[in-house]
Amino acid sequence: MKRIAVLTSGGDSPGMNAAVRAVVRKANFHGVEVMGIFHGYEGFIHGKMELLNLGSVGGIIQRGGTKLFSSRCPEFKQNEYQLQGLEKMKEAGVEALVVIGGDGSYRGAKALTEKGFPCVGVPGTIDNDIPGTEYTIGFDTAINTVIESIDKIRDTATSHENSFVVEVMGRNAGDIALWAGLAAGAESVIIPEEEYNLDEIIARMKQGEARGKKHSIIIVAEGAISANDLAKLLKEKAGITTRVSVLGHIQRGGSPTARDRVLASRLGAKAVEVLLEGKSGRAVGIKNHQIYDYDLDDVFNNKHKADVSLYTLSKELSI
Ligand SMILES: Nc1ncnc2c1ncn2[C@@H]1O[C@H](COP(=O)(O)OP(=O)(O)OP(=O)(O)O)[C@@H](O)[C@H]1O
Ligand SMILES: O=P(O)(O)OC[C@H]1O[C@](O)(CO)[C@@H](O)[C@@H]1O
Ligand SMILES: [Mg+2]
Repeated sequence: MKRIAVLTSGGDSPGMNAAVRAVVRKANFHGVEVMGIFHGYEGFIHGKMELLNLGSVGGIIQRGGTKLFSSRCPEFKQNEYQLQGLEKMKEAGVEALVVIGGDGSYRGAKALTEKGFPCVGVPGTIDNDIPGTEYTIGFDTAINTVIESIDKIRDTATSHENSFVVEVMGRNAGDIALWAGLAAGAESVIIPEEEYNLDEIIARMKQGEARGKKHSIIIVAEGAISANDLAKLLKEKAGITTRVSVLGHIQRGGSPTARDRVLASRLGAKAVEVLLEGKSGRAVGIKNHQIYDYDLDDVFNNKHKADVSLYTLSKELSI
């Protein structure tokens, strides 16, 4: 194998740059060239790419976002655009592709693999929702951003004796809400994977109040209910007034934590190894501290599960 390509796709995540750097440097170490494709699958379709070398990925390990830019490119679901992109790769002598992104991006990798073009998926998403890997690149940074924000919210909540509903990202997955909830000591956490009980949330708030607690923080994952809707329900059902804070895209930015940089470096390098071993249609992940590769189909045939024990523990510790 003489030349491969790398792209970042879907929502960006802190550590994507570190993963790109690892792909380029590991490949170069083995004498393989790497083309960086810009704007995810959009760039793949139009052949927007340039040769990356050791120097061009210097100074990015600490930067959030992605040097290669990202996109959501709905056209790429269509056969004709995939074929158009493959033609561009052929013209540029690109023999294989590393896709850094979330579950949607992996579907693009799968489609290309089925057309005989070797692909490996690297989990880059703050959502931590890719089956087969315990952690995705960017998740650790995102939850640290969230707890930093919630700590600040708690300062003002305590001073003014106000309760807050804080909305965090996670369309289908509650990992950000769950981990941040436990780490920031939120009084209640609502995630898409578990049915929530409004009466129980109200009872927990009242229970806190009864022992002199003048504020509560409730974290909701956006995929479960919006913070504004929950605030309305609390008002209507129990007369409880809350302030609402929607953290939004701040969660996707920032310099990656050490954990994300190390994970990205290990996974990016592993993806190159997998391609050099002649494998295709694989994903790389981490399980029990070990980096490994597995069939891309395992991502689609399994559903990401939230760790319900964290949910239970969070309830036990924050009353
Ligand atoms: N079924 C599919 N076939 C081919 N390409 C796809 C498919 N689904 C998604 N893609 C491509 O992957 C891109 C990214 O997917 P998506 O928007 O779901 O984000 P993601 O990779 O899951 O990341 P995140 O959820 O973290 O934002 C899409 O815009 C599209 O270009
Ligand atoms: O605003 P955008 O770019 O569509 O992204 C929002 C979505 O992307 C994610 O952050 C994942 O990257 C989701 O949690 C969120 O719903
Ligand atoms: Mg996704």
